[in-house]
Amino acid sequence: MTTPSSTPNPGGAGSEPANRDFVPPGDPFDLFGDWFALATAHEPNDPNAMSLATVAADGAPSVRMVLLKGVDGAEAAARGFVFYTNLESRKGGELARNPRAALCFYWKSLRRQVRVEGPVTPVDPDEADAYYASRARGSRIGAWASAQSRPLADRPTLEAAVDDATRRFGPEETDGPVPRPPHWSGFRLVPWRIEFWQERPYRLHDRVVYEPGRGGWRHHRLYP
Ligand SMILES: Cc1cc2nc3c(=O)[nH]c(=O)nc-3n(C[C@H](O)[C@H](O)[C@H](O)COP(=O)(O)O)c2cc1C
Ligand SMILES: Cc1ncc(COP(=O)(O)O)c(C=O)c1O
Repeated sequence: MTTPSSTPNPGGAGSEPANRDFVPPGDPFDLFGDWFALATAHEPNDPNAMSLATVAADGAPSVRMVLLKGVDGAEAAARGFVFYTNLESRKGGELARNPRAALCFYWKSLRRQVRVEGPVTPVDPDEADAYYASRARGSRIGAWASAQSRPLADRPTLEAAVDDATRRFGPEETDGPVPRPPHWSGFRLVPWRIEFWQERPYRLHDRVVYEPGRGGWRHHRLYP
C-alpha cells in the first residue's frame, strides 16, 4: 500500500483568507452567496464546479463533477441549485428513476466545503432554452453530437458526429440557430439540508447545518 502525502493540518493551515470563527446568518443562501463570491475571487478556475451524487436503481451511488449554473434568489418560490446535462446520460437516467441528489463543493483556496442535499426537479423548458442559448455555439453543436455516457467506438466517430451536426445547423461563420436538443436540459436541487464546513486548526473544523423549520431555516453545529 502506498500512502499519499497530504498537507499536515498543524495549528493553523495557511489559507487566504484565513478561516476564523463565524456567526452563521439565518439564511443559508446568504452564506452560500458570500462563500461563492470569495471562491470566485480566489479559485484558479471553475469556482462553480461541484460533485453531483445520484443513486442507481440498485441503490449504488455514483458521483461526477458538474457546473453550477444558477442559484435562485429570495424571490423564487423554491430556491435551488441548477445544473445542466444530457437527460439520457447515466446521471440523467438515475435522476429520472430517483429524483434525489447531493452536491458537494470544495474550494481548496479557501479550505471550505459546502454540501447540499435534496429532491431534484427538471427546470422549465423556457429556462433551459435561455441557458442553452447562452452557451458557446461549439458547445451547442457538441450537445447534438454527444450521446453522453454511451460507448464511443473511437474519437473519429465523435468528430464525424460533430461534422454531421455542423452540416445540419450550418458552420460557425453563419452563426445560424442551434436549438436545444430534446435530450439536453437542467435540474434544480431544492435543498432540505445544507452544510457549511471550514477548516480550522488541528482538524477541529467548523460545521454548521441548515434545515428548513417552521417559519424559516434552522441551523445547528456539528462536531468536526
Ligand atoms: C469541472 C467539470 C465540470 C463538468 N460539468 C458538467 C456539466 O455541467 N454537465 C455535464 O453534463 N457534464 C459535466 N462534466 C462532465 C461530467 O463530470 C461527466 O463526465 C458527464 O456528465 C457524464 O456523467 P454520467 O455518465 O455520470 O452521466 C464536467 C466535468 C468536469 C471535470
Ligand atoms: C459535457 C458538459 N456539459 C455541460 C457542461 C456545462 O458547462 P457549459 O454549459 O458552460 O458548457 C460541461 C462543463 O464542463 C460539460 O463538460
